[in-house]
Amino acid sequence: MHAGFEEVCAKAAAEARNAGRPVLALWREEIERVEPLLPPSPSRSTFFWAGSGLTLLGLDRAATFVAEGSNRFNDVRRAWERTVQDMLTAGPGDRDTPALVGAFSFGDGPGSLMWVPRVLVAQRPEGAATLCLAARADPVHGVEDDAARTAWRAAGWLAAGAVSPCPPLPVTGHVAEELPSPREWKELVARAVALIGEGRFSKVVLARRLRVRLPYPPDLGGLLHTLIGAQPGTTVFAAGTGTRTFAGATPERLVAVRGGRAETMSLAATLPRGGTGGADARLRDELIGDGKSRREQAIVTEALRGALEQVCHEVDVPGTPEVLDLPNVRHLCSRVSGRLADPETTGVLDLAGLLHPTPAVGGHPRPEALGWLREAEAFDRGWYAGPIGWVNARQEGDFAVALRSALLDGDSATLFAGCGIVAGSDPERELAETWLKFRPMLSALLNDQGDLR
Ligand SMILES: C=C(O[C@H]1C=CC=C(C(=O)O)[C@@H]1O)C(=O)O
Repeated sequence: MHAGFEEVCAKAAAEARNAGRPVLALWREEIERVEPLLPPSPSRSTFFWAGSGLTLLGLDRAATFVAEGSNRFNDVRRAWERTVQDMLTAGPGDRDTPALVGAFSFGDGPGSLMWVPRVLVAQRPEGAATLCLAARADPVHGVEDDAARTAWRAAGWLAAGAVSPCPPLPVTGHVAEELPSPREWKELVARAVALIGEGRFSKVVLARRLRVRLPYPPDLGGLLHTLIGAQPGTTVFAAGTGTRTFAGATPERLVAVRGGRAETMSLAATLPRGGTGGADARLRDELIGDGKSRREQAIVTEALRGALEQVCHEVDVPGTPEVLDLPNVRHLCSRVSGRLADPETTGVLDLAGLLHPTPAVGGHPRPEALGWLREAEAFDRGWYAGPIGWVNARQEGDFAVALRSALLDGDSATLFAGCGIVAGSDPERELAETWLKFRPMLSALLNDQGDLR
């Protein structure tokens, strides 16, 4: 691996000098599977994704794309396109594997960050893994990091990642703080319902946080391993740039683009799972037959249809939603897809920019709902409810909506949960729903392997 990677790095350095601009060098090859593929601790700049049949682990950064404002998706898309045009790729591995990873902030403020990891491993449930090594060559200084060192470090990290995470330790003495308080948050829900009654908007998704102090900083690899086991049907993710890491297990896909098709998901309305077969079946019927839940989800479906129709032919929208079962909750879900009218110019980042924020996390109509949220919610969501995912060199990729998540910072974790508020929403029930949505991450952090229902 070293010789091939060093060769492409040397070529990139020469190209960068000639062209007077940076050039990215990428080396790809098949390697043996890494089981389990998890970030080594202590974690450095990390990206992790396990969902839709793909596991990705990215370490360190070879190139970084920072963006903010309402044009942030487009800005990253253009910068990535320019990088791909100049990029030198070598090695026998699959060239369509992900290369760019990261997360966009929910709002227009700073914080959106996509990057090309120095070391990226991609593996599907069957077959070999692909290892991708990347280096950025600068016109003046050449390749920033020694290529051979990166390759050696990759081997070391992979060996560390393959070690099974330590078994969960019992957690005692944690302290939790709800932000805002339950009373204040219920008042906000009541205010949102009143504004819906006045016709200001038809839906708004109001979030809150739970801050937990743990007796020691959680082990990221162990936490992700637990979430993968406990939350089937979700995408488990982590993105971090040092000591602070954002991680979660989300059931919601924002958009995937592959082979000229775009796939998105309308996910909304929540009920808990029942403790017995009979109770569970009754709750299922209640969800699918409940007019308020159906309206709440239909708002999302119609917004997705409208967005896809701008860039797709043949938009498929199922007539009735399905029920998506998760270990402790269930939602209404419609999988909406379409054939891209112009796959050459419309990539996954364009779609993410068009769709985000859907009414599953923002509201409807978007400007009115977001305008009120900015005043009422009074905290920066950061990456919570924003798009997180990956892109390849053909502008294909997959983005999830970063729900059921927490920002981990040393021994503190800030968990996020939001609820779609529509006409008829009851503040007490919405509050209880936020606890259902905190539960998966809370259980993983507190090593509570018990019944999640
Ligand atoms: C905003 C969240 O969930 C969304 C996705 C599914 C169901 C939702 C709901 O029932 O309100 C939310 O729209 C969250 O988990 O923080």
